[in-house]
Amino acid sequence: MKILSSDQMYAADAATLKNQGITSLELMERAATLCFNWIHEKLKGDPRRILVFCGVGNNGGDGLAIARHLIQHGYNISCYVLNYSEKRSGEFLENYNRLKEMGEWPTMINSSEEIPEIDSDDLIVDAIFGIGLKRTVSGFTSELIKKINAISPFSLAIDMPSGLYANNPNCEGDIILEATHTLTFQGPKLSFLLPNNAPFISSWEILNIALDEEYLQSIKTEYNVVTKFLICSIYKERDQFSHKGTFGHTLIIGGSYGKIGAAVLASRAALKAGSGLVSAYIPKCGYNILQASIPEVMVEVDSENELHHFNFKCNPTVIGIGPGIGTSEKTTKGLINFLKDNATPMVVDADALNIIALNKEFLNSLPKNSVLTPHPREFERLVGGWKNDYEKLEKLQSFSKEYKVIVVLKGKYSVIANGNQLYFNPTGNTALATGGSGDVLTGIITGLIAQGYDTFDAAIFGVYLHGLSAEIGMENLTEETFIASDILSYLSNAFREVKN
Ligand SMILES: NC(=O)C1=CN([C@@H]2O[C@H](COP(=O)(O)OP(=O)(O)OC[C@H]3O[C@@H](n4cnc5c(N)ncnc54)[C@H](OP(=O)(O)O)[C@@H]3O)[C@@H](O)[C@H]2O)[C@@H](O)CC1
Ligand SMILES: Nc1ncnc2c1ncn2[C@@H]1O[C@H](COP(=O)(O)OP(=O)(O)O)[C@@H](O)[C@H]1O
Ligand SMILES: [K+]
Repeated sequence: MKILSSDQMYAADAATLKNQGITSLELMERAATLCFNWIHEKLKGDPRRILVFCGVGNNGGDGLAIARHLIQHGYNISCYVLNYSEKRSGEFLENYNRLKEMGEWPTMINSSEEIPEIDSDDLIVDAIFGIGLKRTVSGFTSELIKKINAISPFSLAIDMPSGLYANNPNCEGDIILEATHTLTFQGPKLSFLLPNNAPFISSWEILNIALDEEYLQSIKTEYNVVTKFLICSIYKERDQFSHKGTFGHTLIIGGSYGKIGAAVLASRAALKAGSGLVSAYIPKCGYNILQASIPEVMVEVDSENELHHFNFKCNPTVIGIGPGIGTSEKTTKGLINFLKDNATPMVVDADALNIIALNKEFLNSLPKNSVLTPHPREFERLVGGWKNDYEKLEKLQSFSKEYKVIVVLKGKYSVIANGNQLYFNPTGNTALATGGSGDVLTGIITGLIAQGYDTFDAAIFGVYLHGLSAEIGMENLTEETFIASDILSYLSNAFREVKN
């Protein structure tokens, strides 16, 4: 699914009016009716007080139309217009007149003194600003937002939490509604997916206002959300005559004394993701541990307690490298020497990334289309810091382009980058915030590449399956009790969801 900027949304709105032969007012009515239906379904006639706050643009127009439906269905509502500007959009005025004709005059707010009392049991509908916000919110409008944030009633944002920009960084200190839930039209805005905005956009859902499909298809964007539809198109059915050789040979290079578990988790994950064969190359001290915990994996060993020589004998299709290796001098030297000669595609994680970050010249030695899976701290070590989440995305794009690698920047919405193309993954939950879950991801992506998935597809598919397993796991476990090896207990269910 494409993530559209405000300008692209306006263009898609315009194309929809033309191609569907409808007016802007009708499109607004479509949007507002979906919002009303959502509220009505949840409240089912609940007599609680609903305060609808409207701006004077089209987001305000939505608010007025929602207020009209709520009044018609007997809800206990008070409707306010924030009179921050003389300007009014045409659709705002039309909806204002419709309310007036019903004998319902919205209350104008012209100053901070006119902001009404708000109770924590009220439902707030925020229709002040949507995608048209261009500058910092100030004056009594920002006072109102501050007041709502302080009292913290249930606030339902229409299209966007007011004060948040759709696709640009906000300024330090901007006042933004900390919305309880957001109903957004057509698709998520880029700002919803960025960690700095977490306080404002804790949960959101899409209302499909049926914009012109053909026009949407034609829009070019660098920003996308991974969907089940995309994943189903990536998934490859297995040929019935295939054998273990068909599905490749994964080599996991990982572990050090005290961190052999990282290699165990990654190796098991590669197997469970469907790699035909899996070998592990680990320090000698991990030999018995690995053989005893996963008999299906073949093991080759390096020196006693840490990796040093990197002189394995097997001939893998793909290598997953880094989980648990540490950053000792010997391992650093060994890894650097190994990188100089290695041409086998790799998935590079954890301390392998940290070692490369201190020896950046070796980034150029990575085989093309290798996958790097940093969490934000590891990414920071590779590229230096960033001013804000938008700059972080730019750095992600240029890094991926410069070194011709796929980068998975892990987080709540992990971002998979292939040059300028960014895919945000929607699956997963805080159950994954547990030691070892990154090692499992490395194993899954490596195992998918081994069996023939294109590297970018494998990264997208692997991240999606990893998150989906954690979601399915919540049917039996909780976010607290779920641990990294549980991801693999639910991986079959995740695959099954994709195959169905
Ligand atoms: N057919 C459609 O297009 C559909 C649109 N839909 C809805 O329209 C929304 C977009 O509407 P929009 O473009 O009117 O922008 P909106 O978010 O209401 O804000 C603009 C107003 O705010 C003003 N303003 C801006 N910044 C300001 C500030 N800091 N302080 C004070 N004022 C400020 C700005 O004034 P100006 O900058 O022009 O001076 C203008 O008056 C969209 O999110 C969705 O909800 C849906 O109904 C689906 C169909
Ligand atoms: N709140 C969250 N929501 C979704 N996914 C998460 C969340 N927290 C962590 N994850 C995922 O869990 C994994 C953690 O990886 P990483 O930080 O490398 O862990 P470790 O080093 O312990 O193995 C990543 O794939 C990340 O996207
Ligand atoms: K809003």
